Formats: sequence, structure tokens, C-alpha cells
Amino acid sequence: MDSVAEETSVENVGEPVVGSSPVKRQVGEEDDELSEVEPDAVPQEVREWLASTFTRQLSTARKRTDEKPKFRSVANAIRAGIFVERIYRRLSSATFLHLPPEVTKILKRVDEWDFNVWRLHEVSTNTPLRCLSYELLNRYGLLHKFKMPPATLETFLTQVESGYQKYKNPYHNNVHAADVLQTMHYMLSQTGLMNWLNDIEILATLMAAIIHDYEHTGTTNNFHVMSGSETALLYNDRAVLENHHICAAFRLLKGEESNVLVNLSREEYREFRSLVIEMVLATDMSSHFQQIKAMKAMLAMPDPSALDKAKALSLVLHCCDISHPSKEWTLHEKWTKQLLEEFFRQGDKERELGLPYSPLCDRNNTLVAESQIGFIDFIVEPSMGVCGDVLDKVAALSIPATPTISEEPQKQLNEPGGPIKRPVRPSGVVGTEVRRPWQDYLAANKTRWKERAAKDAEVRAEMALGHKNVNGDLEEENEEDFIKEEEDKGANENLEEADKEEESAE
Ligand SMILES: Nc1nc2c(ncn2[C@@H]2O[C@@H]3COP(=O)(O)O[C@H]3[C@H]2O)c(=O)[nH]1
Ligand SMILES: [Mg+2]
Ligand SMILES: [Zn+2]
Repeated sequence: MDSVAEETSVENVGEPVVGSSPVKRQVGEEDDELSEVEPDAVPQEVREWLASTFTRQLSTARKRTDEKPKFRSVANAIRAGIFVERIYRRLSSATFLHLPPEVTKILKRVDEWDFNVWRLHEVSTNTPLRCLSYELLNRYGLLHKFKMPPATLETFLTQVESGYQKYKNPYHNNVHAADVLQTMHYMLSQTGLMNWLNDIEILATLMAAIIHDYEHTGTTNNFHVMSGSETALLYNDRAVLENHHICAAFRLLKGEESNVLVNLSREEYREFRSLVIEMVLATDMSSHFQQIKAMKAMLAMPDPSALDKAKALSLVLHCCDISHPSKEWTLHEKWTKQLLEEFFRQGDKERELGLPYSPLCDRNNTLVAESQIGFIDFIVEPSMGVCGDVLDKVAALSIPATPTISEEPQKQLNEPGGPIKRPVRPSGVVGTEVRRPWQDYLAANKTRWKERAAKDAEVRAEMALGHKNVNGDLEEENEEDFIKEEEDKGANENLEEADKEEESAE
């Protein structure tokens, strides 16, 4: 049987940018982005955190292979998808990983923006990443297409899941990876993005999400650099964590019992590896501003083929990685709590090592609500906006303006457990406009943080005014200061009185 579908190039509209010139960013260029931030719009500490997290000297140079993207005709893909589905259904029951019924029940909502990955974490007895990865690789027909041996798949997914728990991180763990994977699945399946990709590109996109924070140490790149860690030494202080995630994952993929790529051709493996490396390296936050700027420039070009596929997929993964502020409040609030605890544990380490606190890492002096308002305003909202623009552009490229197969946009993309059919018009697209469910949640969450910030400010004011400690007593040393302050104030008032009398006497 030929590949999943006859590769017929409809038209070479996706010509990649050949030999993308090395992008050497001038130092301080993205600092200009920060200069737009009104100095008093955010507290100094939030500004510092923005600067230390999202700006860094960066240069990338990569030669793109001169590949000609082939667009399979949608009709062929649907026919082939149905064909694969029939064969694969028979095969899939033979596979190892049998999902418990309550997991299958939760996964019925995997196509939704509101999917609750914490529920999946609970019902899967802390194997959300393994269950979700298996379900999606199966539903996209990739287990069959790339003949992944079931036992090998089971070993690989089990080892990836445990690698995410190596450092017992509150945030950067297997649940975060599952969250990013499910969000990427939403982008692929509900916006038509998958129609723009061939099977290797879909495999690489899902795998990049699965491994993007593999063996995360629970500390930032800054911490690795400042503390001179072995990993920072190994990667010369550049994208330290991201380089480790990729290297450690590919080392796993080379292992005899965990090499799920064993049946890929040499060319397929090269294409897969190159895309996964580019996508995961692009999750390094220090390349954020440069990435957004470059994508905006690419989107502004009139020629649709200017949209570089690897860069577009990298941006979408980066947005999935910082997407929880654009999810329902209870999910976002929980992620925030987990992340800040992870930052505070780093701060505790910095104090022990005699290092200065990194921004947001001092558990006694961090303005959580304010920092989240800053994160949403300056990072997440702009990023999700550009992500929506990329998806609109891709939808215009790859989804015919009028449905050719069925008038009705497919309601339920796929019955759970069955392979993904390539939808002509996924439910998340109206015309060629991609729905943006994240917008309302971002606005609602920002309002919640502003309310929280106002309350926090009141509490701080009372604490300062009343010089009350946490159990409400006047503190001795404060009492003396307090009395001194009153005396000074009194003295000042007398001085003002005297000045006024002098003026009136003249
Ligand atoms: N301040 C802040 N940073 C976040 C939040 N969510 C994600 N991030 C940062 O964005 C980074 C994205 O890549 P990582 O997941 O490696 O690490 C993440 C955090 O450092 C958030 O809610 N608030
Ligand atoms: Mg990361
Ligand atoms: Zn991440």
C-alpha cells in the first residue's frame, strides 16, 4: 500500500524559506520591546523578571533543506484515513496499552479547550502523559503508519513519564507535559493545522510537546548559569534546559527497547529530528521576543508561502507551553500556585548558595497577582494573538473555502479511540477564521488577578500602617519607630505652622 495517501502536490504554496539567513539579533533589540512597558505600569521586580526571563543575546543559523512541500489532496487523505482506520482498528486492540474505562471517559473531551488534565492525572493514577500520548498517537494513525512496536511504545512512554518526575517538581512535571500535549492536539485538530502537515510533521509536533520539558530540574536556565551547573557547562549557558530535554529524549529514543522510531526511513528520521530540535529549542523563553517579532514580519508578507512551517509550528508549541493563563480560572490558578512554589523552592536554594534571589523567587516578597497581570499583558496575550494569526493564515492555505466533502463542519472530530480523519472544516474554524477560545479566558483571568492585586495591596497597607505583625500585635521595634515617626510628623507640622505665621506676618 502506498503511503497513507497518494502524495499529490496540489500546488507548492508552502514553499519554505530556503536557506533562512542566520538571524543575528542585535543586543538589546528585544529590550526595545520592554521599553514599551511604561516604567510604572508594573512593579520594578516584575520588570526585572520580564527582562531576565525574556531577553538574551540570541543567534540562530539554520539551513533549511530545499524540500518541496507536497499537499495531499484532502479527498485522498480522507479516503486513506478511512482505509488506515479500518486496518488499524483491528491492530490497535492487539497493543499493550489498555486504557481503564474512566480514562477513556475523560479522553472523550480531549478535543476541547476546556479539557481538565488534572482530572486525567487523577483517574490515570499519575500517568496522564503516557495515556494521552498513546491515545493521540493512535488517533492520528501514527502507531500504524510508522509501525511502532507496542511493547517499545509502552517502554518509551513509561520512561518519559518517569523522567518528568525525576526532580519531583510542583510545575514542570508529567502533568504539565500532558497539558501542553493536549493543547497542541487542540491546535492541530480543531483549527485545521493538521491539514497543512504530512504524517512525519504531525508525529514531530506531538513528540515535541511530549518531550519538551523532559527531566526538567525545577530550576530556570538563569539558575543553571548562575550556579554553574554541569548542564550549563555542557551547553555553554545557551538554552541549557531545552538542550538537555532534547538530548536526553533522543538518547531514550536510541535505546533498543524504547526506540519507537525504529521503522522510520532515514529521510523520515532526519526530517523528524530536525523539526523536533527546532520546536523544543524555541520553547526557551529568552528567544520569546525575537520569535514573536520574526513571526509578525513573516505574517505581514503578502506571499502566503513565506510562512515557514518549522517556525510556525515552533511558535504554536511555545504558545501551548504558556497557555494556562488562557484556560478556565481554576486550572490557571492551580498552575500558578504550582509554578510559584517551584520558583520559591529555587529562591530557597539561592539563599542557601548565597546567590541573589531570581525575580519572583523570594517567597516573602513576591507580588503574585501583579506578576501574573504582567505575564498575561506582556507575554501571553500578545503571543496568543500572533498564534491565532498564524492559524488563520494556515487555514486559508490548507482548508478549502467551501467544504468539498461535507457541508456540515464535523461536529465530533473523531469518535474516541478511532484514528483521526482529516476534517475538511474542523469545528474550530468558521470560513477561514479560526475560533480563539483563549481570548475570553485571558480577559476573565486578568480581571481576577486585578481584584486579587487590589486586595493584596489593602492588606499590605494595613500591615504597614498598623505596624501589625501577622497576629495583630504592635511590634516593639515598630512601636519606637512608630512614635519617632509621629514625633517627626508633629515636628514637621509645627514647622509648617511657623512658616504660615511668618508668611502672614510679612
Ligand atoms: N510568571 C509566570 N511565568 C510562567 C507562567 N507560566 C509559564 N511561565 C514561564 O514560561 C515558561 C515556559 O517554558 P517552561 O515551561 O520551560 O517554563 C515556563 C515558566 O518559566 C506563569 O503563569 N507566570
Ligand atoms: Mg521548558
Ligand atoms: Zn513547558
